Amino acid sequence: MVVSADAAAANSAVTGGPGAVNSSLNAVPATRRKLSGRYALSDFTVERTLGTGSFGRVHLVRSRHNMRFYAVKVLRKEQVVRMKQVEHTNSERAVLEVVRHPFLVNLWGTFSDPTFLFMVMDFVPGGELFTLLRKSQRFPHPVAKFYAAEVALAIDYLHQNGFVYRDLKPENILLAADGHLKITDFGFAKYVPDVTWTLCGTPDYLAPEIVSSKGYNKSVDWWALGVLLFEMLAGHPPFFTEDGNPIKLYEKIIQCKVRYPPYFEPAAKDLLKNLLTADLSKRFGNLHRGSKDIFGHLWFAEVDWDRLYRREIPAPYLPTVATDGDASQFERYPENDLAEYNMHDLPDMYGGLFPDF
Ligand SMILES: Nc1ncnc2c1ncn2[C@@H]1O[C@H](COP(=O)(O)OP(=O)(O)OP(=O)(O)O)[C@@H](O)[C@H]1O
Repeated sequence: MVVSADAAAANSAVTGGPGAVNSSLNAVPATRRKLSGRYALSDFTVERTLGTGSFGRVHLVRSRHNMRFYAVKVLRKEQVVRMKQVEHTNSERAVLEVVRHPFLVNLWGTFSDPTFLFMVMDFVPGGELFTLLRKSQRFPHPVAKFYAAEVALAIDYLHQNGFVYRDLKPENILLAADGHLKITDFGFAKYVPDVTWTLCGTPDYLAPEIVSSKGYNKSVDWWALGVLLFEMLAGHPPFFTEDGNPIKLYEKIIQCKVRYPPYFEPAAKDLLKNLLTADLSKRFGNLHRGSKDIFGHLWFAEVDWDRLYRREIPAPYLPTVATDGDASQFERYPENDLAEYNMHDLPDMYGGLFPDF
């Protein structure tokens, strides 16, 4: 099923009550919590691959103890080191250890063997928002509003706790069985109390200040929210090149000229203009009112943020999930040889680099 205008109309999306965000709900502080347990791969049966990324793959697994399903992200230490991602990987674990939010994936624990790092997370069965968006071509305004609003709450929560996310894109947004969002992949998330300089993220979603190698802060996530919202409404990102040439793409991002399709609602366009601005002294989320400029924007006027946070607003689309471990919403990937895991006789060349796993 794809999201159609009918589905959107049948569900009045995020409407509910007066649109003031109750910041106390979203302000639950992230505290270091003891991850539920030390695990080993022998605690699970590995079912299949759910996704692959630059540094490893994510498996659907089933606990031999409680029979529940989880997603285990596996990273090859040598590859992480070679691609200079040691700090990012440790940061991913550190951020996931402390955050808890209805729209962020939950980390249960981590472990390692001499060759690999493992992260045990909730299995989010509804597939990637990316897949739904490509099948739907584009989302009707109420549907895009629902997803953008849930993402905005999650991003605001991370920022309130001093974290910047830095990799917002539809591939990293998964749908839970009830259709609500879960953001995954904290590979670039980091504690940034002030300014950082690292060039990371995904080309289409990079803010101008990252592209031009300036120091940047949390405002890059609000820019990326603008890119995401535009892509949901238009079916393509605001900045792209036909030939995929990144240099041309970065020029377009810096010039920041956006062509808004005529069917964009005026209020949506206004919000987007305030997010997709290279001028940091004008970008919403980065002004003295902070995220209130976004939550209080006219386009979100009908959003009942408290009910949204509590997942009480029915989602516009329910993924087809037949049973608990149903992974049919995920593409198939060639499976790897599981015998390479748990080779405890091998030397651990990089163990000291990942002390918390
Ligand atoms: N908790 C989860 N439940 C279900 N599927 C998941 C989960 N986490 C990740 N996936 C799937 O695995 C894919 C890869 O995961 P992830 O993005 O964390 O890996 P990565 O190596 O950091 O990828 P990238 O190269 O895109 O940064 C995701 O796009 C998603 O399809």
